[in-house]
Amino acid sequence: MDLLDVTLREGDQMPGRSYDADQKIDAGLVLDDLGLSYLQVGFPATGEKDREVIRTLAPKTNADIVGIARAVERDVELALEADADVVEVFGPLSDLQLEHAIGVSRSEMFDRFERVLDLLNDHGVTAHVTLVDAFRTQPKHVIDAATRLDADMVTLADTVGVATPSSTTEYLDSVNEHIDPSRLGVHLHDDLGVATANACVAYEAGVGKADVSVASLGERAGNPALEELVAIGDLEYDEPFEVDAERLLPVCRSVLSTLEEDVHDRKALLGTEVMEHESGIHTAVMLEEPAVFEPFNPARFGGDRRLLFGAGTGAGGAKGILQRAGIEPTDERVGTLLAEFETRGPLETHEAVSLAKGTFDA
Ligand SMILES: CC(=O)SCCNC(=O)CCNC(=O)[C@H](O)C(C)(C)COP(=O)(O)OP(=O)(O)OC[C@H]1O[C@@H](n2cnc3c(N)ncnc32)[C@H](O)[C@@H]1OP(=O)(O)O
Ligand SMILES: O=C(O)CCC(=O)C(=O)O
Repeated sequence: MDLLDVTLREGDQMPGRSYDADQKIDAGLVLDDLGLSYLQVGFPATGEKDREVIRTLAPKTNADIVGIARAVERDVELALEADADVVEVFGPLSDLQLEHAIGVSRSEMFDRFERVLDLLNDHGVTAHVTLVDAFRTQPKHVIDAATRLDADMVTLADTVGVATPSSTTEYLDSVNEHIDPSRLGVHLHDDLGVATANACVAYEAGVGKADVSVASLGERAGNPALEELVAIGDLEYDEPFEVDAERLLPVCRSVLSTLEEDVHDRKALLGTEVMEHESGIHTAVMLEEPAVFEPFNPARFGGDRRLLFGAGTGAGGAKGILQRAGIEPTDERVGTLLAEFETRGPLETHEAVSLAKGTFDA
């Protein structure tokens, strides 16, 4: 499965955001270090900023630079002028969206797709199609689109984030009987908190591409988190994503800092607290064997484990620290050190060792 990062397009469309061109270019170059297949960095019809970003990044990145366009000739011309490597034309086939978002019949929407795809194919530019609201579209229309439309990749979007792992499985099963899944992509949203899980389901169904974003940046609850999907692939899949997993967290953090975005301290993988441990039962064991209470070695993704010693530390942890300090762990010393931890903690391991040495004059 290829990964397409949408951080710089989806993130930019979040309320109150407007990343400037330099931020998008810098973040795009950093993201490219991960080795992703595609970076979707802008929507050329929205203005010169996104066109400049695409024009600057396309010759410099290993990833293919993707610009999105409505099924409208002018949007596609602007994407061509920006020299995007891939132009991704999006549009709906669901009843609800055809009636209210576009105001045309399904057959007119097909004609619009065909017209702009002809334009792209005449220019020899790689064309992708994204079917907006696909998961609320009858499968027969999606199958029809994937069969009729001359695009390298057809992405099914869960635009409003209503899919769950079981409905995603069911939907993909119903279309996969008729379409080679390696030509399908998924663009998912996290409104129900299961976007990454849905992307895993798509992987298992043989889908060829998933859209992801750093820290889930994107419309409303965002998209499957790049860092989560890459970590899951690295830990679990026989064919992990072709991404430099050891650079994963530093690259994501650098992108967030460039875009001036924050994540919650408890956010999976990226939060500052999620690789910290203070509970006594855990730290006592982890001083000797961290794997007992952690899912993976954080260094595998460029992260750091932090063992903390404070009010939650038990006798086992205090004993372990005394041993590290080269001090005989008598019951009395353990009791004294626990009292010190309670007043001075939380302390990092090296600070706890120094405290033990200072307290017992070692
Ligand atoms: C599902 C998604 O997330 S798609 C990405 C959403 N991103 C954005 O909206 C980015 C910010 N948007 C913008 O800057 C502006 O909305 C623009 C430049 C894209 C378009 O601006 P405008 O042309 O003024 O139109 P507006 O914003 O009202 O969009 C509605 C028009 O787009 C048309 N449209 C919407 N989606 C599509 C589509 N996929 N294919 C063809 N036409 C479409 C509508 O039918 C409507 O056309 P009409 O003006 O002829 O009635
Ligand atoms: O991915 C695209 O090309 C635009 C469509 C989109 O973002 C969505 O349907 O959620």
